[in-house]
Amino acid sequence: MIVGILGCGSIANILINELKDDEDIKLKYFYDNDIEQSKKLAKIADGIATDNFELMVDKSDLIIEAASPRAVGLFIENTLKKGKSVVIMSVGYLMDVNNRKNLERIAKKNNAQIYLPSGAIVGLDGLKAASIGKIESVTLTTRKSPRSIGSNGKKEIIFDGKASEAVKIFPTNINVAAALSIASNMDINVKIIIDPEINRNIHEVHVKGEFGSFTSKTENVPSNINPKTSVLAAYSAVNLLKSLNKTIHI
Ligand SMILES: NC(=O)C1=CN([C@@H]2O[C@H](COP(=O)(O)OP(=O)(O)OC[C@H]3O[C@@H](n4cnc5c(N)ncnc54)[C@H](OP(=O)(O)O)[C@@H]3O)[C@@H](O)[C@H]2O)C=CC1
Ligand SMILES: O=C([O-])CC(=O)C(=O)O
Repeated sequence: MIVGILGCGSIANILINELKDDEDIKLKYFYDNDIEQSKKLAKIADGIATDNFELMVDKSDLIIEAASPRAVGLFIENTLKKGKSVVIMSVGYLMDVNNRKNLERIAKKNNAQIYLPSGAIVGLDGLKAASIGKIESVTLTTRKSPRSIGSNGKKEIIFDGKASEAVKIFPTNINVAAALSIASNMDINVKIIIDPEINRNIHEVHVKGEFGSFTSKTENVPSNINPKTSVLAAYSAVNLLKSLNKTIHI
């Protein structure tokens, strides 16, 4: 499978590292705002940097978006129109029902798939299963260090509200809230706390419903390139790519 990457930052770096010896998945094309970034990663991956996104789509079997919600809006519709499947990391873009329905319609029409990796969170599998029954509440509490959130603050709650609002205010920090919302078909409750005493990106999820209840807590090591992003998010994309070729799906 020939893969093109949109966005050559921390997630792309980890993907290259984890997939460099993979026999089935070849990360070949690299596109970014900054061609120097694309060239840097293309060199490491023995791939091709391009400033022509359309060309990258034409030459690839699948595109991974690892850039920003804005990039999803700019590039993914045309990718799907060409019948190419996509992996979207910036899930926050899909929090808007119109955006989600539009991409879903285009994907269906062109026989393409939209894959959303589990990202920096655990428990999405359980939440999806639980959602077969009635869900009463889903709450996410995210704690990040000032460095990860991009502020120099003291310990404080900087957001308390719905996921749909959180993704607008923190578009590259709380995609996990969108993933939980899409999985449960609810606009979930989100609290974001800056905590100078931690060096992990911590996501705690509480779910209550007909099935009972569960709590999951993910204490993520941040990427050393972009501390907002957790290493697990990139690993989840690697796992998703590898699963496409598997016969037993777990
Ligand atoms: N689903 C999940 O659980 C998670 C999702 N994410 C999301 O994944 C995405 C990638 O994360 P990460 O790799 O850490 O981000 P980085 O900022 O490290 O890298 C993103 C790269 O993409 C480039 N880029 C952004 N917008 C565009 C655009 N419109 N066109 C071309 N290039 C663009 C950036 O350039 P520039 O710097 O110039 O903007 C940057 O070089 C982010 O949106 C992030 O929020 C992250 C963690 C968890
Ligand atoms: O990586 C993380 O811990 C979470 C994150 O940035 C996001 O959901 O956008």
